[in-house]
Parts: sequence; C-alpha cells; structure tokens
Amino acid sequence: MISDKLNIYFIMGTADVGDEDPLVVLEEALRCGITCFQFREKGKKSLQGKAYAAFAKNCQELCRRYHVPFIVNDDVDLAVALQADGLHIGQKDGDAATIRKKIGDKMILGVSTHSLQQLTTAIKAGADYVGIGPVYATQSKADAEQPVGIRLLHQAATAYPDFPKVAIGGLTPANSSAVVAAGVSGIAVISAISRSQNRQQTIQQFRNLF
Ligand SMILES: Cc1ncc(COP(=O)(O)OP(=O)(O)O)c(N)n1
Ligand SMILES: Cc1nc(C(=O)O)sc1CCOP(=O)(O)O
Ligand SMILES: [Mg+2]
Repeated sequence: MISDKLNIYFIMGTADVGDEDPLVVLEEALRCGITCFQFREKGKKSLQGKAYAAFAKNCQELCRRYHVPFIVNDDVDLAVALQADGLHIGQKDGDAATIRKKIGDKMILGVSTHSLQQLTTAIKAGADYVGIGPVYATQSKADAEQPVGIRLLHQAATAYPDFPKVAIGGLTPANSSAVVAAGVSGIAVISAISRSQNRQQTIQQFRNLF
C-alpha cells in the first residue's frame, strides 16, 4: 500500500541543501526515518547530463539500502531508465493518462493538484497518490500557486477519504498537526528537513504526528 510509505515524504535536489553534500543530507534523513524520497534536481544551477544521472543513481542506491521508495520528479525518461519506484508530475508536466501508459502500471505515479477538480482528474487518469498544495507559502518553489490552506485538504478527505494524499508547501513540525488531522496520508517536505539544524529532531517531530 503506497499510503503506508507516504508519511514523511522528503524531496530534495542540490539547490535545497546550501553548502552540504546532498548525498550526506539524504543518508542522514534516511537514517532518521523518512519514509519516501523524491529526487527533484531542477533550477538554474542544477546538475546536467552525466552528473545529473549519476546523482540520481546514487540517491536511488541509498534509498534501496534503507528500503525507502525512490520517486523521480518530472523526468519520465530518467524514471524509466532507472526503473525508479515512482514518478511525480505536476499540472504542467504533461497529460497524466498518457504518462501512465508510458510508465506502465507497476511504477507509482504521483500528481500535483491545487483544486478538487484537478484531484478528480488525476484519480481518473491513473494516479496512485496526489500532492495537494501549497498548503502554506513556500520558499522552495518560485512558481508555486497561491496557498490553498487546510480547507482543500478537508474537502479532499471528504470527497476521497481512502485515496492517498500528501500535503505539501511550507510544512514544518510546528504547523503540521492540523494538516495531518485533515486526513492526509503524508506530508511532503523540502526545506524543513533539508535546511534543518537538527534533522534527527525535525524528522522525529514529523514522525510523532502520525
Ligand atoms: C509530492 C509532491 N507534490 C507536489 C509537487 C510539485 O510538482 P510540480 O507542480 O510539478 O512542481 P515541481 O516540483 O516539478 O517544480 C511535487 N514535486 N511533489
Ligand atoms: C515542490 C513543491 N510543490 C508544491 C506544490 O504546491 O505543488 S510546494 C513545493 C515546495 C515545497 O517545499 P517546502 O517544504 O520547502 O515549502
Ligand atoms: Mg513538475
């Protein structure tokens, strides 16, 4: 069941870790108990070509060692080439039903949604889970939509109580109790973990919410 793996869903690329080594950050997060990882290498200074592929492969190997699903953001070809556990796409990344056909039924497909209508469409297209957000304002995505708040999470839980949903956007241990109470399977986080001064404590605090 994918929903069991979504609780603490860490997303990271080289842009998210300041001066730290992203592989060291990922391994620490895995050791501290994240339950899912998304490889999201994008932005102006992002790795390209062989360095990009090697970074992805190294992240995948670390995730394998800790039995944590490895999800690729945006890049369908990379997900297929690496036989990743999953692929995550947004509203501007192509038609979800077409992409589902391309990756087959075994690979997990996550789709970003910002409204109930998009959620309904994603489910019909064959998504295994949806991201819902941004719940709060985020510093980690320049082109994020306006915050949707926890109201949309409640609406989603009422409309699709059993469908796996992760909240995303500006989430911290301090503001996520109401998010989890709204009925999501998991919380997806970049900066609260990647920029934490104490990852062990931060991840434990997130884990305590479930
Ligand atoms: C779990 C999760 N939810 C939402 C997103 C955002 O996807 P998208 O809108 O395609 O934006 P980018 O991440 O590609 O910039 C996500 N990545 N993961
Ligand atoms: C990647 C992403 N997608 C969002 C969406 O709303 O779909 S918000 C977001 C950034 C999440 O980073 P942080 O935890 O640092 O706020
Ligand atoms: Mg995307």
